[in-house]
Amino acid sequence: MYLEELKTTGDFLTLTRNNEFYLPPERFTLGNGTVVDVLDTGVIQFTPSSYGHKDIVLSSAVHGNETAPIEICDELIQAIIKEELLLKHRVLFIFGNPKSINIGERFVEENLNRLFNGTHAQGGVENEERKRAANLEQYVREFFTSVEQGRYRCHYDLHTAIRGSKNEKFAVYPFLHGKPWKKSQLQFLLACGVNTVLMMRTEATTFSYFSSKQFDADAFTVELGQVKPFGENDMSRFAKTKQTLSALISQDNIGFGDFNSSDYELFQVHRTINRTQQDFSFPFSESAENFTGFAKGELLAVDGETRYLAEVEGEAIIFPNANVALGQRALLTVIPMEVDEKFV
Ligand SMILES: O=C(O)CCC(=O)N[C@@H](CCC(=O)O)C(=O)O
Ligand SMILES: [Zn+2]
Repeated sequence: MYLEELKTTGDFLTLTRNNEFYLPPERFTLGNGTVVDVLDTGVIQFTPSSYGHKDIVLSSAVHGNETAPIEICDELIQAIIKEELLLKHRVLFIFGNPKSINIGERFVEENLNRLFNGTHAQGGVENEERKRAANLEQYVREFFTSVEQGRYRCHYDLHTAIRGSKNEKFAVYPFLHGKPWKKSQLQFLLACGVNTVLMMRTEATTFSYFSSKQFDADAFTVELGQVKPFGENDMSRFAKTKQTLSALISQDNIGFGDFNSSDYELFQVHRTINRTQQDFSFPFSESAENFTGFAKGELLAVDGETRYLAEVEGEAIIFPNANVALGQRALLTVIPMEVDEKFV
């Protein structure tokens, strides 16, 4: 029913926003032979007639108010459908939470990025975000496993941060359970304009951890700047990211040149502070940026009776959010690290 318009405009984002919870699956083929599968609202798969060795997932709108990544993916999808961009690899685009895009909020009832890796099925709670997490897991599973084994898999889950950041663009490298971090992934991120990477040290319920753990994909949460409403993003700040994502999906391989460890700022997570009490607060202002460092002994957070003090000199704050649900992460702290033998 919606196909003729989608074929003409390529505007899968509007179609998604007009159908917050469901869109009947449809398939069509572009003049260049690429098969387009609309799998659900916000979920569209492209399969070139003769495809290369990479299976690539690009997700945005896991948080609906993080608009710049949505705009980047919208532009890429339109360029593919209008045959301005010819794909070399299989690609799955996901707009995670359509209703939260429409209301301009991080989520509707529950933070979607805390529901992956099976968490959506725990605790006897039912809501649209839990159903969506289960469905998105299934689309990604099908995408990665419906082709021959041994192919290259990656998933970049694109976000923007609530606060400003001293390092404007940064990526979260999910916990790899002892497997080595990849220099080639740091190089890819650098080409996207992202020179800062945080290494997680524990399991998570995020979309990127799900793809990393379940499918051994090179998967990252990528923070591209600060949250802004539609129309207020300076898209020139995302040009490098869009160009590199475009190259990823339309070229056999991207050449990066030599690896220089001095090009990167790497951090490891020092600890995660969860909000356990109603009475939770930070001593610093709303304008304190991600990566602000604290002196050893300085107050970082107050959770009821518990006062968290910086344990090491320069312990830096990431994603402080006093309004998270009880039991959820209210703050990450990080400390610098170097490229060493644990990188291949
Ligand atoms: O700025 C913030 O407080 C949150 C930005 C954001 O959505 N970050 C992701 C990070 C996911 C990860 O740890 O890989 C999130 O909190 O879900
Ligand atoms: Zn986000």
